[in-house]
Amino acid sequence: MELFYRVSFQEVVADALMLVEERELSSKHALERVFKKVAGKDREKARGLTHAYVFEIEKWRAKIDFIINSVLKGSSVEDLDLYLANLLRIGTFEIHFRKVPPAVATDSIIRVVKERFDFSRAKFVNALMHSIEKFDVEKALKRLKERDRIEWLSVRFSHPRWYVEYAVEILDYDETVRLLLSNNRPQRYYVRANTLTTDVDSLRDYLEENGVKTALTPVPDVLKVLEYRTPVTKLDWYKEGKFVIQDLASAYVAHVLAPEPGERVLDLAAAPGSKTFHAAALMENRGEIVAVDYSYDRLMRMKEKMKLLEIKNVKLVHADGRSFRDKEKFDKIILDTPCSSSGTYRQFPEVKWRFDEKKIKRIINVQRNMLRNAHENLRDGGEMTYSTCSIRVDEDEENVLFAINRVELELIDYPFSWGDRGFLEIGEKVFRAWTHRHDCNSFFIAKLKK
Ligand SMILES: C[S@@+](CC[C@H](N)C(=O)[O-])C[C@H]1O[C@@H](n2cnc3c(N)ncnc32)[C@H](O)[C@@H]1O
Repeated sequence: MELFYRVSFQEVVADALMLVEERELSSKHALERVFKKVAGKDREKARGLTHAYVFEIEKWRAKIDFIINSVLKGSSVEDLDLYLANLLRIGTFEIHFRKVPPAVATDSIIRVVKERFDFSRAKFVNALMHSIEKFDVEKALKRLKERDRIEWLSVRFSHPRWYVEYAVEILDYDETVRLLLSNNRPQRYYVRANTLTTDVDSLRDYLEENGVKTALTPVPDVLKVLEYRTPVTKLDWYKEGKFVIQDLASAYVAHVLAPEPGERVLDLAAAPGSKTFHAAALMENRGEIVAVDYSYDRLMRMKEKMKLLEIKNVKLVHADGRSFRDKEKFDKIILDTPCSSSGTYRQFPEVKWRFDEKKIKRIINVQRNMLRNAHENLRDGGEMTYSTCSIRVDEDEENVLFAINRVELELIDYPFSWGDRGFLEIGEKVFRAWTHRHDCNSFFIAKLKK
């Protein structure tokens, strides 16, 4: 592929993988950054292919690393220089997943190693690539399955071990396999009509006319995309803000909260804004939403999107949701906390590798402090939703129990119109969606009252 002088496709992919890992960017944002520097006649083709590589390498990283670690014998890919490790991941992915001829795959990365490192490192990588090529993955997986079933599931379906252990404990073994399989399937898209400028029936007709087949969903303003000729993001109505892409379960939150025109609403972790925008639409742009987030960049992106969606009743505030206070209390609060994102693996495979137990404990602490602060901001009789895109009981039901027992919030027995119920003694009163059961992100919602 012809990109600009001296940049090979493998280097572009490796640069994007570095941004995903070191800066914790999503594949999409990493690509935006990397492609700012890329020119050449094959740029657009390279961009699509790079996205596919980064997405698939992140999705299959445990299996790819299993192959590399097996040939490294004793040491681990984690001990290598990160750039070198990512080049090896690209080479392994090409040979074992894309069936690129091994000589071609090896040659492409050796060239980069020679240029970026030195001759001895190139020799080392060359030898490793030969062993990777010869490695019998199926045989090794069979042996692993006999030795350690959880580890086998983790490698075979490329998920963190802690996630597999967790899922087996709260679901069961067979259902965990279904969940892992469905996390690895292609993302399902949902579109939400921006009811400030259109309605769901007109949107459905428009999409149909433009070759997009949709189905109705249990969420009234949301359509499930079944088939399309051109990606929906290329359509005029998307560019004009008449609809947004929003996951089904995420779009249920605003309906559960049901903010009314004229009310004062607080969103304590608002960016990139899906739920704030949805609440603004349900409020018909009347009343006020104060949208707080810790990330300035994400708030700025929200600002842009608000213009497009013709949203006029949102005030953006750069602040910490654990301590933010306003002059007046709020009628309603959306608390969609930062979490382990363990319900979003199908959409963002890179998040699989970002959390461990220690980091999750820290985030639970943030969630609890935000719950405390939400209580302080809510007026007596006010209502709020607590939601996460996590499958974990400690981030979900246990935090709701914390809110009941330690923050003096009351759990409302809300008549959820779809989804499953949850775990523990409050299980019947909370909402859960699962990727393998509901074809959307795994998600949790509870409705609380002061
Ligand atoms: C799950 S996302 C929110 C998604 C958003 N509600 C939506 O629907 O588009 C969590 C957000 O919490 C923000 N965040 C993390 N820690 C925070 C804190 N201490 N205070 C406020 N926001 C925080 C992150 O920047 C991130 O934008």
